[in-house]
Amino acid sequence: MKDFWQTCVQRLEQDLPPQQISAWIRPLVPLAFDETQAVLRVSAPNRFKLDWVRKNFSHKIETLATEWYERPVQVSFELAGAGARAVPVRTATPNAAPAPTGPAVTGAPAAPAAVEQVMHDRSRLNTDLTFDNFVTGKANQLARAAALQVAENPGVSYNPLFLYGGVGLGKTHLIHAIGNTLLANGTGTRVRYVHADQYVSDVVKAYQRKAFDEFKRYYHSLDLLLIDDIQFFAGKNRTQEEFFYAFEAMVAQRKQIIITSDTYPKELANIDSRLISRFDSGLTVAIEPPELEMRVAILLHKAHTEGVTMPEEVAFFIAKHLRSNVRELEGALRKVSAYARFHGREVLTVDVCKDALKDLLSVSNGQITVENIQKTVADFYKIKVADMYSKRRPANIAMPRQVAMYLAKELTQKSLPEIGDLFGGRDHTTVLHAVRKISDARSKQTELNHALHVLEQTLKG
Ligand SMILES: Nc1ncnc2c1ncn2[C@@H]1O[C@H](COP(=O)(O)OP(=O)(O)OP(=O)(O)O)[C@@H](O)[C@H]1O
Repeated sequence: MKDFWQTCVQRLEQDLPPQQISAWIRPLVPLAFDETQAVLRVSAPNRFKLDWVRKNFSHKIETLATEWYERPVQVSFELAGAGARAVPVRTATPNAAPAPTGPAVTGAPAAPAAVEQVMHDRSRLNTDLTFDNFVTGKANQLARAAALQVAENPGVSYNPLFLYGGVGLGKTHLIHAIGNTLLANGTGTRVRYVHADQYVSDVVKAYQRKAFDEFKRYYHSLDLLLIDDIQFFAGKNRTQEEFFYAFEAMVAQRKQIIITSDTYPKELANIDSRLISRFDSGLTVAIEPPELEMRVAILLHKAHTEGVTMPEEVAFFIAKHLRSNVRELEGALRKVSAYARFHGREVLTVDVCKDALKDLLSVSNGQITVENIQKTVADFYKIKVADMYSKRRPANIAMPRQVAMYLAKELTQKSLPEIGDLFGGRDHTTVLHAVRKISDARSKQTELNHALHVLEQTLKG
């Protein structure tokens, strides 16, 4: 048991930064290993640490225990002082002197538990959103790498970090993960997550209470400000002004700011140009919609976490039909597992999914028509729908028309000749040319790529 725990801490030290080891792992005390049940009992010094460790490290510790004892082991965390006497093991340092017996053995003292708890509550962070449970793929690997970099070197690497992308793609998840990582280091960092809407209401409250000084003092004193969905600042001039001051004050003191938005800075409407240029002065990274394999990986990961057995073919079926974002996939998983439970179906099959997701699938399949695409694209580029069929070829019309053809090929089951017909009787080679041209341009031009994402999201509802 002692040997196991020493090895376990050693292995964790290879994976985790030293602050996390001293803040979370060293305070743990192995209590006993129950041979019959294969349960490892470990105590944590307070409720806050217990919850955090259970959420973030139990999987790692269980894997190590399973390896060591050569059978599946479950780790059970309990509050120190509540049960049996501990067999403390202090550290992984090979020649470390044995630790004295007694209650929790802490490493470098982190902030006292009550303070940690308060800091966490004040931060408004959701502890469920971490890097560990953020599935990575081509669509978000840059954003994740930037987020990790900022979490490791706040205030000095990219300031601000500006993350943008369509709805439900993981922007909020990623910024909570950064905040949680910083808080987990236990260095007393003052973190605050705030949705832009909440910030606007804080400004309004400061007005009502004539408390702008207090408002300023609070925001300017943070070490890390995470502000979500900044597009909601549009047209709110006083909010923008206050935010500008907070931004300047924080960046000057090398305090980190992280912003999310549904679009990149220059595309933000009704936001002061001073702010826009500040937003663009650090690092701006997009999160793209996940591709098929990544959607499958996300589904399998979420199913596993929720204890749902999901065969790969079922994950592929759902992922093929639901393409727009991760929130939609989560919703589908919830529906499918509830349906299966309700109907006493233990194994998830494609047929179960078809039944459970009937509504979702018909919407996602049925709604997108070529007419729909033509109208959406025409609105987006502010041209007439009639220009989609006309023979006119000025660039401001030809390009949106090609975009619409590309989307028609991508989002409907229509063949090239059918699409050509619906675009004023054009030849299928014209459609093919448009599809190839836009697909190629999309991979090279960020702005076009973004416009296409917006259009795809709009069309998929
Ligand atoms: N890569 C991922 N791995 C695991 N879960 C993810 C991933 N991306 C998104 N999610 C989950 O999908 C849901 C939606 O993500 P999130 O709220 O972060 O999206 P968002 O980009 O902030 O969207 P919005 O602009 O609507 O606020 C959350 O439950 C989140 O945990």
